[in-house]
Amino acid sequence: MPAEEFVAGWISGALGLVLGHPFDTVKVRLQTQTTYRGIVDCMVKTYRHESLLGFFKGMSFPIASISVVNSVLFGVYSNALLALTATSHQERRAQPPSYTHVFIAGCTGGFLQAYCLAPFDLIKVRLQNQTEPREKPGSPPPRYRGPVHCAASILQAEGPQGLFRGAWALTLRDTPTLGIYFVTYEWLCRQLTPEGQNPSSGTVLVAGGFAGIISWVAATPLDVIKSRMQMAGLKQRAYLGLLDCIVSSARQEGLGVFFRGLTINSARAFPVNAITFLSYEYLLLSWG
Ligand SMILES: C[N+](C)(C)CCCC[C@H](N)C(=O)O
Repeated sequence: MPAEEFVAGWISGALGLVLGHPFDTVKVRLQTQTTYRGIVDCMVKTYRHESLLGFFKGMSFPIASISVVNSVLFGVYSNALLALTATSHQERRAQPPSYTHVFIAGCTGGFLQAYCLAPFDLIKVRLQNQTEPREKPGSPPPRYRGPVHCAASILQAEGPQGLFRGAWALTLRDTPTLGIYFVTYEWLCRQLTPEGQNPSSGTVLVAGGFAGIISWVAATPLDVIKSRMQMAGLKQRAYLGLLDCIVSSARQEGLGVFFRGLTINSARAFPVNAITFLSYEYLLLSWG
């Protein structure tokens, strides 16, 4: 099983993550808290209370963990395509796989990465939602002191299944939408590249960026539900399950709730995925 794809996925995932983290913090806060009037309001309040550092809360942890998960996505995707079409990464430009194969390989990668992602994503979301300012003498300390403390507290209070809160919503979110992600990327690359040539850097950036946006548009309704289920158990709301979370969110806040964070998600998705695909393709090319 070729392993370079895993390593390239890891590095490119880390680069994308750093670029996208400030957007991600605003998104998580908008989706799970009701104190903000919109993106700008959330950015201003975060900056006032927590300074620029507020946007980077909980970033070291995703870099160490979620970038590894990205390696599962790209590694499984590429190896699934190899199994389906018997072409390696290098041969695929000359013998392009069918979109059905790309979709199936993307869904397989998405499904497998979702389970690896679940506990890390849960911890990320819980840390991002701590809005207390940086330590001031006399103010109460935040509930979680950091990722390890957060994981230990969840384990202690809710047991190992607590770490997989929202995992179902995450799997449903990621399986089809990562199929869409790779199909969009491939389709755009092929549209913008003359026959028989490799896509240019500009093409890879644009195709990666739009793959990110389109897959996030499709993923946003389940992303909202996923984040809410991850926060439940901590405070006010407890849901009976996925369906209960969908129904009660829609009843209380209207159908618009399913598109919370869509704008910020799309704004984040373009640069993150442009850089992810560019560095992934570049690394694989330079390793031959
Ligand atoms: C499929 N879905 C849209 C949910 C996720 C796509 C993930 C792609 C990239 N790691 C990112 O963070 O944007």
